[in-house]
Amino acid sequence: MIDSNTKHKLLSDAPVIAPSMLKCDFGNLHREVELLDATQAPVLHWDVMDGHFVPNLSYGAMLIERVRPLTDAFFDAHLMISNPEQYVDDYIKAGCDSITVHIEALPEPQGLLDHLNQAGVLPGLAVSPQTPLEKIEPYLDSCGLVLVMSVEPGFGGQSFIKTSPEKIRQLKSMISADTILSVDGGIDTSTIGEAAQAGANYFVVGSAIFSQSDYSNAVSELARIARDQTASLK
Ligand SMILES: O=C(CO)[C@@H](O)[C@H](O)COP(=O)(O)O
Repeated sequence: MIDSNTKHKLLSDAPVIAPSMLKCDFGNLHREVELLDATQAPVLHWDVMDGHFVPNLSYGAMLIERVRPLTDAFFDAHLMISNPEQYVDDYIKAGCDSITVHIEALPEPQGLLDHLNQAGVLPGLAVSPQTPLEKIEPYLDSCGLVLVMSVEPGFGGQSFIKTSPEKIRQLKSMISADTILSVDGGIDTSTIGEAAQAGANYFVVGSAIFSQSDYSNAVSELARIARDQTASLK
């Protein structure tokens, strides 16, 4: 079963800013984790890329497992890999709290989502920009988190796709109130507001945090904008 304490703790702090470790300084990984621990972000988002599902390579379960003892942060793994069912146990073993796979990589993910749920890991499904929401609709009740890619997966530093808020809005109307709605790609102080207004409550952010000298300020400012926009909806 999903560890509901973990899930609800994360949700109760919404909106959540999840730093994307793809953009961190890997030469100073320990220090980066310490700096992020000092921010309001309760999460580290791990972008796993295999050079096959996406045209880029990042890191794998071994690195995540080595970082796990350094922090209590929620570990959110985003697997941009082919055949995720072959590797998912490595990420469970590495100590990930949430694992998200792409519907394009695993068109029938029910077995995997059930497996994650039984392992006490929050199950997530991601959709790439060109993929219609109908593809994930049959599985939404089994997801603790759904992730809308607002850039083509594979690289940080891209521009937010302008049609993403409409997709988020549509997805929001399809999920239960306690499902986390994550948006990933091109999120900064100029785009986070429209994503929040559309209904996202979890924001994966790389460049807009790691390009700043003060990560705490960057996270607080992003969270403030998201909170303001969310509050204006009520
Ligand atoms: O998954 C991805 C890219 O595939 C994202 O997590 C980005 O890496 C976020 O980085 P920015 O767009 O915020 O720089």
